[in-house]
Amino acid sequence: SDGAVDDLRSAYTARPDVEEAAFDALYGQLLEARGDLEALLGRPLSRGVEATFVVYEPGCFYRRHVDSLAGVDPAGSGGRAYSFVVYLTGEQPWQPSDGGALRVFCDALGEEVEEEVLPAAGLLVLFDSKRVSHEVMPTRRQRTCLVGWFREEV
Ligand SMILES: O=C(O)CCC(=O)C(=O)O
Ligand SMILES: [Fe+2]
Repeated sequence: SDGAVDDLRSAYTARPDVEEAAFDALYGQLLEARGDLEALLGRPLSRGVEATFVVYEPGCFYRRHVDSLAGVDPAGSGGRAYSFVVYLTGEQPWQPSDGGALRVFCDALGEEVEEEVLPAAGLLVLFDSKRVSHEVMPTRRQRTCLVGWFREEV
């Protein structure tokens, strides 16, 4: 739904104006996180990183969803193993009144909320793509992030 505004998600993808060095640092942070995760899991993940910059303008949201479903299109979204989000929200601290919290549920279907994460510049959030449903509450402030997935080894 890139660029589209629909019932599920209103946000668009864009390549932000970041310096090459910052870009490299971000990529390094992702590879390090993947390495830590592989060590924790005791198994390798795919070498590739699938990622997209996403901008939520004020009023934008992303309703509750999971990023991947078992058995569905293993070459596409079904191959996603772990989701990551890195917030690129600038130096001014995010306030609860800015909205835009990432609400993480305990499981795919239940109502119980595990955690509400406020964006913070450079913060990386990592979760299981198939087990963890989540939603982005409507934001009142521009909210930019890099969203992506570490994929199953094929
Ligand atoms: O922006 C976020 O915090 C999460 C985004 C998300 O859930 C997604 O793009 O799949
Ligand atoms: Fe998601």
